[in-house]
Amino acid sequence: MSKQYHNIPCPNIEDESEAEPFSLIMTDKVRRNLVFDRWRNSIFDRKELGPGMVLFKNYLTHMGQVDIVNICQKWAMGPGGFYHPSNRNGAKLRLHMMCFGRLWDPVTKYEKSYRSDGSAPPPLPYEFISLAENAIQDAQVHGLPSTLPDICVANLYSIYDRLGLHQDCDEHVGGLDRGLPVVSISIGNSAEFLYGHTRDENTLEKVLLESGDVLIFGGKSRLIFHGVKKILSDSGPSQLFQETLLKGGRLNLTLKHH
Ligand SMILES: O=C(O)CCC(=O)C(=O)O
Ligand SMILES: [Fe+2]
Repeated sequence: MSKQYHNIPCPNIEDESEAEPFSLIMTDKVRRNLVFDRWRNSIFDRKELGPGMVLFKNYLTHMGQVDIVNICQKWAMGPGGFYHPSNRNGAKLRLHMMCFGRLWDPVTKYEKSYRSDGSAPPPLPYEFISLAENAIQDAQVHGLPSTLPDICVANLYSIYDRLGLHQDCDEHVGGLDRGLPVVSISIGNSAEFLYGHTRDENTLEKVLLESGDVLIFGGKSRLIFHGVKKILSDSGPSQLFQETLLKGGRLNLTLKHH
């Protein structure tokens, strides 16, 4: 029996490949990688901070950083946008926050799909997924599993803000046990970032996270204690602030699989 295309019988097909469906536009994967080429610097430094913990210095291009600020700004003021979260005791955190992909909040954790005002988080931009996927691949740490994030928590810090020492431990136990990595992106002013395997102040290490840096912590460091001690004023790239009009602080994206 002859084949049919668009319900029109096509007798005598000589070359099967000519009849294969062919898309006019790029596949999702190619599209993701294309965006990523625009976002990743061809040269960046790598610092091993611990087992499963890698810091890429100057990983993101200027264009990538501008794109990220603009993507966040697109959703910032709408439903599900930035708000001023509280902790369990009712005290306000010293930062503003919003989520992409799914909801996480310091009090309700992952329990709710909607915020108290009824809003849901905007979708996780595919560029963010691509960034996390590629950064984990670049880390090439032995035994660090690859993962596709389904949540991004965006924090906006003024120069007076900070974040106390904590663990990112609300995700599924299975993923935590496997050490599925967290990818953390820094944009704007620099942050003094503290981290350590215990809460003990004396054992904490300090590292500067600058605009364009990407920090990965997974594997044995997945449950590392960490926090932001200080934002350094006027320490970010002036061109970024001029182009994006980002309000003087620091933007951090934390991507992970819930
Ligand atoms: O801003 C940062 O560098 C860290 C953010 C963080 O640890 C978090 O949101 O859980
Ligand atoms: Fe964290």
